Amino acid sequence: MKFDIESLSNRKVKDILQYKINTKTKPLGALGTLEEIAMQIGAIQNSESPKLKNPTILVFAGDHGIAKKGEVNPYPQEVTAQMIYNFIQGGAAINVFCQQNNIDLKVIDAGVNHKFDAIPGLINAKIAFGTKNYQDQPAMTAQECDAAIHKGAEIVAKTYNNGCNIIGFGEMGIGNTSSASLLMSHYTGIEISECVGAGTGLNSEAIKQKQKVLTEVYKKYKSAKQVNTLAYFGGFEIAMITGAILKAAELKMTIIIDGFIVTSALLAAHEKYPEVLEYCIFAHTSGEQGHKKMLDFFKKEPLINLGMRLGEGTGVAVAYPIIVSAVNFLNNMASFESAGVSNTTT
Ligand SMILES: Cc1cc2ncn([C@H]3O[C@H](COP(=O)(O)O)[C@@H](O)[C@H]3O)c2cc1C
Ligand SMILES: O=C(O)c1cccnc1
Repeated sequence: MKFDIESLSNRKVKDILQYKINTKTKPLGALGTLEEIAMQIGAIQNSESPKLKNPTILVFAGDHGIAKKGEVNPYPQEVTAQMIYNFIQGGAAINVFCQQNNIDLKVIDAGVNHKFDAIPGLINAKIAFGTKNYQDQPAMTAQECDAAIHKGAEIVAKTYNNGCNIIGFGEMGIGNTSSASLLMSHYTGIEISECVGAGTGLNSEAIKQKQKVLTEVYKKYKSAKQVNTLAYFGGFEIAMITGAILKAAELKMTIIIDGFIVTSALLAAHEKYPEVLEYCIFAHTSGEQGHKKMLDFFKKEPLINLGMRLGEGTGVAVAYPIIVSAVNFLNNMASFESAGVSNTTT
């Protein structure tokens, strides 16, 4: 699937935005990162008065073949489906933070290993009942991977058509920190052992076991020829987020990036379309050890660092009010001229 992502680097509106930011009633640069965010969103929307419309978080869920064995994940695979019901009932962390900040939340079955009845609030985009175990074979076929990318793009296009122009992504999938670590190693070139962390809470011994298992997987992957990396490591939720991110950039939406797993989907998106980064705001630094290194790879500094390591899009939901502040100062603050405040320094 092809995407048409425009670089924002030559947008003329940036000069107007810079002037507007600089003439607000504050010392030059005094709103720090908020000024950068205001500039970025103004450039994305090609507007000196950008608006945030229908903020939405899409949570994609999928299961992972490897997770059935429990060698790399402390929680059992069933938790993925159980958490879907929790999302639908409004009881998960992401529900609480979205409700608090008036963010619309949608949950998508990208490939959970459970048969759901038609449930209001759950979008059925199931590719399969979980991926295959990449210890034995690629997690998915190239066709399944393409289908997932398409689906992610399609769901974002629908969200856009419903009036949304700022979007974040979350995920749920027991075992998906392992896929994210493998993708990270491939796209950043960092040794696989350095990309592996505690996930949902492995102790140091169990982390060593996870490193050993994933090092073997990575070796096998390296010896295979002409493989589709995203298809090889999975999962369905990650591939869907990759398509979702690319479509959002194509539609000139502001994209808020969550933690370790969503950033691994961005790594895959970025490899083919580096301009995608211009549309991304990084919400937070996850406590998952590899995340900081992913962010360093992109040379990006997120908005907050609260030691959160949950996923679901919770970093996005918690950081969102900061983005609202950035747009509000740009639109609502007085200028030196309008307020009659002197802008001369001695
Ligand atoms: C109750 C519960 C809720 C979660 N919400 C997100 N995750 C997070 O943990 C999982 C990845 O970690 P690992 O690779 O170690 O399995 C993903 O589902 C992720 O979204 C959760 C995990 C659990 C147990
Ligand atoms: O940073 C994340 O997204 C994350 C970290 C650990 C477990 N689940 C998600």
